Amino acid sequence: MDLNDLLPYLIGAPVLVVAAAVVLGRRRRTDVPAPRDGDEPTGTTTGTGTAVDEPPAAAPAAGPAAAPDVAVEPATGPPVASDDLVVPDELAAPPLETPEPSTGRLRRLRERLARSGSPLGTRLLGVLSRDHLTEDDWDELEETLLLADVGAGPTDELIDALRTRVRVDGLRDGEQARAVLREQLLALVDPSLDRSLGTTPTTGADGQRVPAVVLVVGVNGTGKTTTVGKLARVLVADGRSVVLGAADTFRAAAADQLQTWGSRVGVPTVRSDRDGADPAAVAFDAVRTGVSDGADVVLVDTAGRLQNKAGLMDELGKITRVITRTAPLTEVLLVLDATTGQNGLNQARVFGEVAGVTGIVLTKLDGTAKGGIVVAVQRELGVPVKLVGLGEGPDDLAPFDPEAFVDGLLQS
Ligand SMILES: Nc1nc2c(ncn2[C@@H]2O[C@H](COP(=O)(O)OP(=O)(O)OP(=O)(O)O)[C@@H](O)[C@H]2O)c(=O)[nH]1
Repeated sequence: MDLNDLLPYLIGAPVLVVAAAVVLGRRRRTDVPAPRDGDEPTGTTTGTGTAVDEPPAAAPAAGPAAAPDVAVEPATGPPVASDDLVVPDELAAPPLETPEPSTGRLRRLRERLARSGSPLGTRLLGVLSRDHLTEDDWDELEETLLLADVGAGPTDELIDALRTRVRVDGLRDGEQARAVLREQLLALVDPSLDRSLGTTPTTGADGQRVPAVVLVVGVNGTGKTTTVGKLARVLVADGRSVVLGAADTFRAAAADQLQTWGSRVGVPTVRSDRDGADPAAVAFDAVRTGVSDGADVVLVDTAGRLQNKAGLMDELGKITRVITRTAPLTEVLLVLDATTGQNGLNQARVFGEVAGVTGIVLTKLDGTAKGGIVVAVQRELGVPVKLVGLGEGPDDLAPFDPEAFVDGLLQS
Protein backbone atom coordinates (compact mmCIF):
# COMPACT_ATOMS: atom_id res chain seq x y z
CA MET A 1 0.00 0.00 0.00
CA ASP A 2 1.61 3.33 -0.99
CA LEU A 3 0.91 6.84 0.28
CA ASN A 4 -1.78 7.46 -2.35
CA ASP A 5 -3.79 4.52 -1.00
CA LEU A 6 -3.59 5.92 2.51
CA LEU A 7 -4.55 9.47 1.59
CA PRO A 8 -8.36 9.03 1.85
CA TYR A 9 -7.93 7.57 5.34
CA LEU A 10 -5.55 10.30 6.43
CA ILE A 11 -8.01 12.99 5.31
CA GLY A 12 -11.20 11.18 6.32
CA ALA A 13 -10.30 10.12 9.84
CA PRO A 14 -9.88 13.61 11.39
CA VAL A 15 -13.07 14.78 9.68
CA LEU A 16 -14.98 11.87 11.19
CA VAL A 17 -13.51 12.54 14.64
CA VAL A 18 -14.52 16.22 14.55
CA ALA A 19 -18.00 15.38 13.24
CA ALA A 20 -18.53 12.80 16.00
CA ALA A 21 -17.36 15.27 18.63
CA VAL A 22 -19.80 17.92 17.41
CA VAL A 23 -22.70 15.50 17.34
CA LEU A 24 -21.93 14.18 20.82
CA GLY A 25 -21.47 17.69 22.11
CA ARG A 26 -24.88 18.77 20.89
CA ARG A 27 -26.71 16.08 22.80
CA ARG A 28 -26.19 16.38 26.52
CA ARG A 29 -27.59 13.32 28.19
CA THR A 30 -28.58 13.97 31.74
CA ASP A 31 -29.52 10.96 33.74
CA VAL A 32 -32.88 11.33 35.35
CA PRO A 33 -32.88 11.20 39.15
CA ALA A 34 -32.43 7.73 40.52
CA PRO A 35 -35.69 6.28 41.77
CA ARG A 36 -35.97 5.59 45.43
CA ASP A 37 -37.06 2.25 46.82
CA GLY A 38 -40.51 1.41 45.64
CA ASP A 39 -40.37 3.91 42.79
CA GLU A 40 -40.92 3.03 39.19
CA PRO A 41 -37.86 2.39 37.10
CA THR A 42 -36.95 5.33 34.99
CA GLY A 43 -37.38 3.98 31.53
CA THR A 44 -33.80 2.95 31.34
CA THR A 45 -34.62 -0.56 30.30
CA THR A 46 -33.81 -1.65 26.82
CA GLY A 47 -35.58 -4.00 24.50
CA THR A 48 -39.26 -4.09 23.76
CA GLY A 49 -42.17 -4.39 26.06
CA THR A 50 -40.34 -3.62 29.28
CA ALA A 51 -42.98 -1.91 31.30
CA VAL A 52 -42.59 0.54 34.13
CA ASP A 53 -44.99 -1.49 36.20
CA GLU A 54 -42.50 -4.33 36.28
CA PRO A 55 -39.96 -4.50 39.08
CA PRO A 56 -36.78 -2.57 38.38
CA ALA A 57 -34.29 -4.53 36.34
CA ALA A 58 -30.84 -5.17 37.78
CA ALA A 59 -28.44 -2.39 36.92
CA PRO A 60 -26.99 -3.14 33.51
CA ALA A 61 -23.27 -3.30 33.02
CA ALA A 62 -21.56 -0.01 32.35
CA GLY A 63 -20.67 0.86 28.77
CA PRO A 64 -22.33 2.38 25.77
CA ALA A 65 -24.99 -0.32 25.53
CA ALA A 66 -26.16 0.52 29.04
CA ALA A 67 -27.00 4.13 28.22
CA PRO A 68 -30.44 5.08 29.47
CA ASP A 69 -33.25 5.36 26.93
CA VAL A 70 -34.71 8.44 28.48
CA ALA A 71 -32.75 11.64 28.32
CA VAL A 72 -33.32 15.23 29.29
CA GLU A 73 -32.48 17.37 26.36
CA PRO A 74 -31.38 20.81 27.48
CA ALA A 75 -33.58 23.72 26.67
CA THR A 76 -31.33 25.50 24.26
CA GLY A 77 -29.06 22.65 23.25
CA PRO A 78 -25.87 24.69 23.19
CA PRO A 79 -23.08 22.73 21.57
CA VAL A 80 -20.42 21.71 24.06
CA ALA A 81 -17.13 22.58 22.46
CA SER A 82 -13.82 21.22 23.58
CA ASP A 83 -10.94 23.66 23.61
CA ASP A 84 -9.70 22.72 20.19
CA LEU A 85 -13.08 22.19 18.58
CA VAL A 86 -14.59 25.06 16.64
CA VAL A 87 -18.36 24.97 16.60
CA PRO A 88 -19.79 26.33 13.37
CA ASP A 89 -22.21 29.25 13.77
CA GLU A 90 -25.15 27.26 12.43
CA LEU A 91 -24.84 24.85 15.38
CA ALA A 92 -24.84 27.60 17.99
CA ALA A 93 -28.00 27.80 20.09
CA PRO A 94 -30.58 30.08 18.49
CA PRO A 95 -31.59 33.11 20.52
CA LEU A 96 -34.56 32.48 22.77
CA GLU A 97 -37.88 33.81 21.53
CA THR A 98 -40.20 35.92 23.65
CA PRO A 99 -43.71 34.53 23.30
CA GLU A 100 -46.67 36.89 23.14
CA PRO A 101 -48.47 37.53 26.44
CA SER A 102 -51.42 35.17 26.85
CA THR A 103 -53.98 37.69 28.04
CA GLY A 104 -56.15 39.16 25.32
CA ARG A 105 -54.85 36.73 22.70
CA LEU A 106 -58.33 35.73 21.61
CA ARG A 107 -59.23 39.34 20.91
CA ARG A 108 -56.05 39.72 18.88
CA LEU A 109 -56.98 36.63 16.90
CA ARG A 110 -60.53 37.84 16.40
CA GLU A 111 -60.23 38.09 12.64
CA ARG A 112 -59.57 34.36 12.43
CA LEU A 113 -62.37 33.69 14.86
CA ALA A 114 -64.70 35.70 12.68
CA ARG A 115 -63.79 33.43 9.77
CA SER A 116 -64.63 30.37 11.84
CA GLY A 117 -68.11 31.65 12.51
CA SER A 118 -68.94 34.00 9.69
CA PRO A 119 -71.72 31.96 8.08
CA LEU A 120 -73.19 31.33 11.51
CA GLY A 121 -73.25 34.89 12.84
CA THR A 122 -74.05 36.60 9.54
CA ARG A 123 -76.79 34.17 8.56
CA LEU A 124 -78.43 34.16 11.99
CA LEU A 125 -78.47 37.95 12.06
CA GLY A 126 -79.71 38.09 8.48
CA VAL A 127 -82.78 36.03 9.39
CA LEU A 128 -83.43 37.59 12.80
CA SER A 129 -83.39 41.10 11.34
CA ARG A 130 -86.33 40.34 9.04
CA ASP A 131 -89.58 42.18 9.80
CA HIS A 132 -91.91 39.33 10.60
CA LEU A 133 -90.42 35.97 11.38
CA THR A 134 -92.32 33.12 9.74
CA GLU A 135 -92.04 29.39 10.48
CA ASP A 136 -89.78 29.13 7.43
CA ASP A 137 -87.50 31.72 9.01
CA TRP A 138 -87.33 29.71 12.24
CA ASP A 139 -86.55 26.58 10.20
CA GLU A 140 -83.77 28.46 8.45
CA LEU A 141 -82.32 29.53 11.81
CA GLU A 142 -82.43 25.96 13.02
CA GLU A 143 -80.75 24.64 9.89
CA THR A 144 -78.03 27.29 10.13
CA LEU A 145 -77.24 26.31 13.69
CA LEU A 146 -77.17 22.60 12.87
CA LEU A 147 -74.90 23.18 9.87
CA ALA A 148 -72.50 25.08 12.12
CA ASP A 149 -72.19 21.97 14.34
CA VAL A 150 -73.94 23.56 17.32
CA GLY A 151 -75.67 20.21 17.95
CA ALA A 152 -79.35 19.29 18.17
CA GLY A 153 -79.96 19.91 21.87
CA PRO A 154 -78.30 23.33 22.07
CA THR A 155 -79.96 24.34 18.77
CA ASP A 156 -83.42 23.60 20.19
CA GLU A 157 -82.58 25.56 23.32
CA LEU A 158 -81.42 28.56 21.36
CA ILE A 159 -84.44 28.56 19.06
CA ASP A 160 -86.81 28.29 22.05
CA ALA A 161 -85.05 31.13 23.86
CA LEU A 162 -85.11 33.34 20.77
CA ARG A 163 -88.79 32.60 20.11
CA THR A 164 -89.62 33.60 23.67
CA ARG A 165 -87.64 36.83 23.40
CA VAL A 166 -89.26 37.72 20.09
CA ARG A 167 -92.74 36.94 21.44
CA VAL A 168 -92.27 38.89 24.67
CA ASP A 169 -90.19 41.87 23.57
CA GLY A 170 -90.36 41.83 19.79
CA LEU A 171 -87.29 42.76 17.82
CA ARG A 172 -87.32 46.39 16.78
CA ASP A 173 -84.23 46.51 14.62
CA GLY A 174 -80.99 44.82 13.59
CA GLU A 175 -79.13 46.21 16.59
CA GLN A 176 -81.59 44.69 19.00
CA ALA A 177 -81.52 41.40 17.09
CA ARG A 178 -77.73 41.38 17.44
CA ALA A 179 -77.92 42.12 21.18
CA VAL A 180 -80.45 39.34 21.80
CA LEU A 181 -78.48 36.86 19.72
CA ARG A 182 -75.28 37.77 21.53
CA GLU A 183 -76.93 37.23 24.89
CA GLN A 184 -78.37 33.86 23.89
CA LEU A 185 -75.22 32.56 22.22
CA LEU A 186 -73.23 33.58 25.27
CA ALA A 187 -75.64 31.67 27.51
CA LEU A 188 -75.09 28.62 25.31
CA VAL A 189 -71.30 28.87 25.50
CA ASP A 190 -71.72 29.27 29.27
CA PRO A 191 -69.42 31.93 30.72
CA SER A 192 -69.90 30.46 34.20
CA LEU A 193 -67.70 27.41 33.48
CA ASP A 194 -64.28 27.41 35.13
CA ARG A 195 -61.80 27.67 32.27
CA SER A 196 -58.68 28.21 34.31
CA LEU A 197 -55.85 25.79 33.55
CA GLY A 198 -54.59 23.57 36.35
CA THR A 199 -51.02 24.81 36.24
CA THR A 200 -50.35 25.65 39.87
CA PRO A 201 -47.73 23.47 41.62
CA THR A 202 -49.18 21.12 44.20
CA THR A 203 -47.97 18.86 47.00
CA GLY A 204 -46.77 15.29 46.52
CA ALA A 205 -47.52 12.33 48.79
CA ASP A 206 -44.53 13.09 51.03
CA GLY A 207 -45.49 16.74 51.40
CA GLN A 208 -42.88 18.17 49.04
CA ARG A 209 -43.72 20.79 46.41
CA VAL A 210 -44.35 19.16 43.06
CA PRO A 211 -45.05 20.72 39.69
CA ALA A 212 -48.50 20.87 38.19
CA VAL A 213 -48.79 18.05 35.65
CA VAL A 214 -50.80 18.52 32.48
CA LEU A 215 -51.48 15.42 30.38
CA VAL A 216 -52.39 16.09 26.76
CA VAL A 217 -54.43 13.41 24.97
CA GLY A 218 -56.33 13.01 21.71
CA VAL A 219 -56.21 11.11 18.43
CA ASN A 220 -53.31 11.55 16.07
CA GLY A 221 -53.18 14.53 13.82
CA THR A 222 -55.46 16.69 15.94
CA GLY A 223 -52.54 18.93 16.92
CA LYS A 224 -51.43 17.55 20.29
CA THR A 225 -47.70 18.07 19.90
CA THR A 226 -48.21 21.50 18.40
CA THR A 227 -50.56 22.37 21.24
CA VAL A 228 -48.07 21.24 23.90
CA GLY A 229 -45.43 23.42 22.22
CA LYS A 230 -47.74 26.41 22.01
CA LEU A 231 -48.91 25.89 25.59
CA ALA A 232 -45.31 25.88 26.79
CA ARG A 233 -45.01 29.31 25.18
CA VAL A 234 -48.20 30.53 26.87
CA LEU A 235 -46.82 29.41 30.24
CA VAL A 236 -43.37 30.89 29.61
CA ALA A 237 -45.05 34.16 28.60
CA ASP A 238 -46.80 34.05 31.98
CA GLY A 239 -43.46 33.62 33.76
CA ARG A 240 -43.73 29.89 34.55
CA SER A 241 -40.95 27.33 34.37
CA VAL A 242 -41.85 24.30 32.28
CA VAL A 243 -40.58 20.77 31.51
CA LEU A 244 -41.88 18.87 28.48
CA GLY A 245 -42.37 15.09 28.42
CA ALA A 246 -42.33 13.49 24.97
CA ALA A 247 -44.46 10.45 25.81
CA ASP A 248 -45.60 10.18 22.19
CA THR A 249 -43.08 7.44 21.52
CA PHE A 250 -45.18 6.02 18.71
CA ARG A 251 -44.47 8.64 16.06
CA ALA A 252 -40.74 8.86 15.52
CA ALA A 253 -40.57 12.60 14.82
CA ALA A 254 -42.86 13.70 17.66
CA ALA A 255 -40.07 13.98 20.25
CA ASP A 256 -37.89 16.02 17.88
CA GLN A 257 -40.86 18.25 17.09
CA LEU A 258 -41.55 18.80 20.78
CA GLN A 259 -37.91 19.43 21.60
CA THR A 260 -37.75 22.08 18.89
CA TRP A 261 -40.78 23.84 20.35
CA GLY A 262 -39.21 23.74 23.81
CA SER A 263 -35.76 24.88 22.77
CA ARG A 264 -37.19 28.02 21.18
CA VAL A 265 -38.34 29.25 24.58
CA GLY A 266 -35.72 27.69 26.86
CA VAL A 267 -37.76 24.70 28.00
CA PRO A 268 -36.09 21.24 28.41
CA THR A 269 -37.63 18.09 26.95
CA VAL A 270 -37.50 14.63 28.54
CA ARG A 271 -37.57 12.05 25.78
CA SER A 272 -36.55 8.57 24.76
CA ASP A 273 -34.24 7.91 21.88
CA ARG A 274 -35.87 4.58 21.23
CA ASP A 275 -38.98 4.45 19.02
CA GLY A 276 -41.78 2.61 20.69
CA ALA A 277 -40.30 3.07 24.18
CA ASP A 278 -42.70 2.81 27.08
CA PRO A 279 -44.61 6.12 27.15
CA ALA A 280 -45.30 5.70 30.87
CA ALA A 281 -41.55 5.57 31.54
CA VAL A 282 -41.02 8.85 29.71
CA ALA A 283 -43.95 10.47 31.52
CA PHE A 284 -42.58 9.26 34.84
CA ASP A 285 -39.13 10.64 34.11
CA ALA A 286 -40.55 13.93 32.92
CA VAL A 287 -42.37 14.41 36.21
CA ARG A 288 -39.33 13.39 38.26
CA THR A 289 -37.23 15.85 36.28
CA GLY A 290 -39.86 18.53 36.89
CA VAL A 291 -39.62 17.82 40.63
CA SER A 292 -35.82 17.89 40.74
CA ASP A 293 -35.68 21.03 38.57
CA GLY A 294 -38.25 22.77 40.78
CA ALA A 295 -40.37 23.42 37.67
CA ASP A 296 -43.84 24.92 37.91
CA VAL A 297 -45.47 22.79 35.22
CA VAL A 298 -44.76 19.52 33.42
CA LEU A 299 -46.57 19.11 30.08
CA VAL A 300 -46.81 15.52 28.87
CA ASP A 301 -47.53 14.83 25.19
CA THR A 302 -49.00 11.40 24.38
CA ALA A 303 -49.49 9.31 21.24
CA GLY A 304 -52.94 9.45 19.76
CA ARG A 305 -53.60 5.89 18.84
CA LEU A 306 -57.27 5.18 19.08
CA GLN A 307 -56.71 1.47 18.42
CA ASN A 308 -59.59 0.39 20.58
CA LYS A 309 -61.07 1.53 23.80
CA ALA A 310 -59.40 -1.16 25.92
CA GLY A 311 -55.95 -0.44 24.47
CA LEU A 312 -56.36 3.27 24.95
CA MET A 313 -57.60 2.84 28.48
CA ASP A 314 -54.66 0.59 29.20
CA GLU A 315 -52.07 3.02 27.90
CA LEU A 316 -53.53 6.20 29.37
CA GLY A 317 -54.39 4.43 32.62
CA LYS A 318 -50.80 3.31 33.01
CA ILE A 319 -49.40 6.76 32.23
CA THR A 320 -51.74 8.28 34.79
CA ARG A 321 -50.91 5.71 37.48
CA VAL A 322 -47.22 6.19 37.01
CA ILE A 323 -47.38 9.99 37.06
CA THR A 324 -49.60 10.17 40.11
CA ARG A 325 -47.12 8.21 42.18
CA THR A 326 -45.02 11.35 42.16
CA ALA A 327 -47.47 14.20 41.60
CA PRO A 328 -51.20 14.66 41.14
CA LEU A 329 -52.47 15.28 37.63
CA THR A 330 -53.74 18.84 37.66
CA GLU A 331 -55.19 18.85 34.15
CA VAL A 332 -56.04 16.36 31.41
CA LEU A 333 -56.50 18.25 28.16
CA LEU A 334 -58.26 16.61 25.24
CA VAL A 335 -57.15 18.04 21.92
CA LEU A 336 -59.88 18.00 19.26
CA ASP A 337 -59.69 19.09 15.65
CA ALA A 338 -62.57 21.54 15.10
CA THR A 339 -62.79 20.61 11.43
CA THR A 340 -63.79 17.00 12.12
CA GLY A 341 -67.36 17.73 13.27
CA GLN A 342 -69.38 14.74 14.40
CA ASN A 343 -66.39 12.43 14.08
CA GLY A 344 -64.49 14.60 16.53
CA LEU A 345 -67.37 14.30 18.95
CA ASN A 346 -67.25 10.53 18.77
CA GLN A 347 -63.55 10.62 19.61
CA ALA A 348 -64.27 13.04 22.42
CA ARG A 349 -66.73 10.61 23.89
CA VAL A 350 -64.21 7.75 24.01
CA PHE A 351 -61.43 9.88 25.49
CA GLY A 352 -63.87 11.41 27.95
CA GLU A 353 -64.70 7.94 29.20
CA VAL A 354 -61.15 6.65 29.53
CA ALA A 355 -58.99 9.65 30.36
CA GLY A 356 -60.87 11.76 32.93
CA VAL A 357 -60.67 14.83 30.70
CA THR A 358 -60.79 18.15 32.57
CA GLY A 359 -60.51 20.58 29.65
CA ILE A 360 -60.77 20.72 25.87
CA VAL A 361 -58.42 22.32 23.38
CA LEU A 362 -60.16 22.94 20.06
CA THR A 363 -57.56 23.26 17.34
CA LYS A 364 -57.85 24.44 13.73
CA LEU A 365 -60.76 26.70 14.52
CA ASP A 366 -59.21 28.95 11.88
CA GLY A 367 -59.84 26.26 9.28
CA THR A 368 -63.56 25.77 9.76
CA ALA A 369 -66.70 27.79 9.32
CA LYS A 370 -68.34 25.70 12.03
CA GLY A 371 -67.58 27.50 15.26
CA GLY A 372 -70.69 25.93 16.82
CA ILE A 373 -68.57 22.89 17.66
CA VAL A 374 -67.46 24.75 20.80
CA VAL A 375 -70.97 24.47 22.17
CA ALA A 376 -71.53 20.88 21.04
CA VAL A 377 -68.32 19.52 22.46
CA GLN A 378 -68.80 21.14 25.85
CA ARG A 379 -72.26 19.64 26.04
CA GLU A 380 -71.07 16.25 24.88
CA LEU A 381 -68.36 15.97 27.52
CA GLY A 382 -69.63 18.29 30.21
CA VAL A 383 -66.13 19.79 30.21
CA PRO A 384 -65.22 23.37 29.23
CA VAL A 385 -63.24 24.41 26.18
CA LYS A 386 -60.17 26.00 27.78
CA LEU A 387 -57.95 26.78 24.81
CA VAL A 388 -58.46 27.27 21.09
CA GLY A 389 -55.97 26.90 18.24
CA LEU A 390 -56.37 29.52 15.54
CA GLY A 391 -53.44 28.90 13.23
CA GLU A 392 -50.09 27.25 12.76
CA GLY A 393 -48.08 30.17 14.15
CA PRO A 394 -46.29 29.59 17.47
CA ASP A 395 -48.52 32.01 19.37
CA ASP A 396 -51.80 31.06 17.68
CA LEU A 397 -53.16 29.32 20.78
CA ALA A 398 -55.45 31.38 22.98
CA PRO A 399 -57.15 30.90 26.33
CA PHE A 400 -60.83 30.55 25.46
CA ASP A 401 -62.87 33.62 26.31
CA PRO A 402 -66.65 33.17 25.74
CA GLU A 403 -67.33 36.88 25.15
CA ALA A 404 -64.51 37.32 22.66
CA PHE A 405 -65.63 34.13 20.93
CA VAL A 406 -69.27 35.19 20.57
CA ASP A 407 -68.20 38.66 19.44
CA GLY A 408 -66.03 36.96 16.83
CA LEU A 409 -68.98 34.91 15.60
CA LEU A 410 -71.14 38.02 15.30
CA GLN A 411 -68.46 40.16 13.69
CA SER A 412 -69.51 41.05 10.15
N1 LIG B 1 -54.50 25.69 10.93
C1 LIG B 1 -54.14 25.13 12.07
N2 LIG B 1 -53.32 24.05 12.07
C2 LIG B 1 -52.99 23.51 13.24
C3 LIG B 1 -53.48 23.99 14.48
N3 LIG B 1 -52.97 23.22 15.47
C4 LIG B 1 -52.20 22.27 14.87
N4 LIG B 1 -52.21 22.44 13.54
C5 LIG B 1 -51.51 21.61 12.53
O1 LIG B 1 -51.98 20.29 12.60
C6 LIG B 1 -50.96 19.38 12.16
C7 LIG B 1 -50.84 18.21 13.12
O2 LIG B 1 -50.31 18.68 14.33
P1 LIG B 1 -49.50 17.74 15.35
O3 LIG B 1 -49.24 18.58 16.54
O4 LIG B 1 -48.35 17.09 14.71
O5 LIG B 1 -50.58 16.63 15.67
P2 LIG B 1 -50.53 15.45 16.74
O6 LIG B 1 -51.90 15.32 17.31
O7 LIG B 1 -49.43 15.64 17.71
O8 LIG B 1 -50.23 14.20 15.83
P3 LIG B 1 -49.59 12.78 16.27
O9 LIG B 1 -48.24 13.06 16.86
O10 LIG B 1 -49.53 12.03 14.97
O11 LIG B 1 -50.50 12.16 17.26
C8 LIG B 1 -49.70 20.23 12.03
O12 LIG B 1 -49.49 20.53 10.68
C9 LIG B 1 -50.04 21.50 12.81
O13 LIG B 1 -49.34 22.63 12.35
C10 LIG B 1 -54.36 25.14 14.45
O14 LIG B 1 -54.87 25.62 15.46
N5 LIG B 1 -54.66 25.66 13.21
